[in-house]
Amino acid sequence: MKKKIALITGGYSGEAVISYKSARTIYNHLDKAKYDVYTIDINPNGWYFEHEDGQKTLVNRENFTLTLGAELVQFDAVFVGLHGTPGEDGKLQGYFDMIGLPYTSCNAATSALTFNKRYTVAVAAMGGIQVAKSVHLFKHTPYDVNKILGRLQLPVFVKPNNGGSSIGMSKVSEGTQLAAALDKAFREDDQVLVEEMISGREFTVGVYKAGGAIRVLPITEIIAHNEFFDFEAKYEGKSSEVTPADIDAAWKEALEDAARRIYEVFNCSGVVRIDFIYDNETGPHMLEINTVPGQSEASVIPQQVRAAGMTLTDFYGSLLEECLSRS
Ligand SMILES: Nc1ncnc2c1ncn2[C@@H]1O[C@H](COP(=O)(O)OP(=O)(O)OP(=O)(O)O)[C@@H](O)[C@H]1O
Ligand SMILES: C[C@@H](N)C(=O)O
Ligand SMILES: [Mg+2]
Ligand SMILES: [Mg+2]
Repeated sequence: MKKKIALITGGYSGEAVISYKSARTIYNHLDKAKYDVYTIDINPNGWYFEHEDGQKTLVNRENFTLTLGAELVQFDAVFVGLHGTPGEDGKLQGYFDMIGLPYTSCNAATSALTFNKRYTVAVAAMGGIQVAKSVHLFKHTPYDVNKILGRLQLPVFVKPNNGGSSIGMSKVSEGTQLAAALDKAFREDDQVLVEEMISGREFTVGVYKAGGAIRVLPITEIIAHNEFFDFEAKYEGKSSEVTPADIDAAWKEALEDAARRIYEVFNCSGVVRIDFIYDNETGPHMLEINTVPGQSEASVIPQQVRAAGMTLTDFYGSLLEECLSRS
């Protein structure tokens, strides 16, 4: 009997546009001989399944079922293809736990923790992982730009503390640019992280669990053509991504060990992608963990899966089987 899968997409943040692209890739590659896949769009206007003719059916939020004519569709599992809130920050994970529906991503606590960049670096540092020095700001707590500049060395990165796809981010090299960068980040989130720049080569590492074992995908080096890996570099071709990265065995081992350790420390599930800067002298520094990493045609995880010699169909199938086996 085919399993019924809800592929959730959309979301309530600026990353919704990327979620739709990720869900398209996931949908195209899920094995339809094994799974009946229903794409469910979760956005501020409603949660619904869209029929081929454009008609929409709202999800019953009591138990995440769909009534399609005489049929009641009850899902066996949820494939999370929704970046940002509420699919990557633990909100929907908590809801699915309440109604007993398994899902492919990290659990509610891990998702909530890792979606907060500042709390992520704090916990990672406790686990022995190197991270950048940073200052955490809250919208309604007054801050002094000069004090921030006194505590951190330029250049700094200014980011919405809960966000992704580099939306609302700036690299600040001159103190006079900081106030505008903070305003920009506060337009996306009510918390902002100001982080010292780590100098070095950038790498990103996909890690997943299959058959109960933690596995690391081939590492990707990110070479941004812009000043950093911003939205344009990510999705509009302004970067080169080299998979597997051209690095020696010692760097590969250091990155793989850090990535595996982070996966364990945060008790992750499913596939996550961990971003690093490798400082020539001091080794890998973790920037952040993405618990719902992009799956668009331009995204890194699909490149890493192919470089590992797997098909996306087998890979997405293994994520689903792993989550079904936990339920
Ligand atoms: N402390 C730092 N030092 C050096 N580069 C940084 C730093 N923080 C961020 N960057 C640059 O900015 C990019 C985006 O930062 P980060 O990964 O934290 O944001 P994001 O919006 O969550 O991205 P994603 O699309 O991966 O979710 C990084 O890929 C890197 O190029
Ligand atoms: C989708 C984006 N936050 C990523 O990590 O790929
Ligand atoms: Mg991110
Ligand atoms: Mg990132």
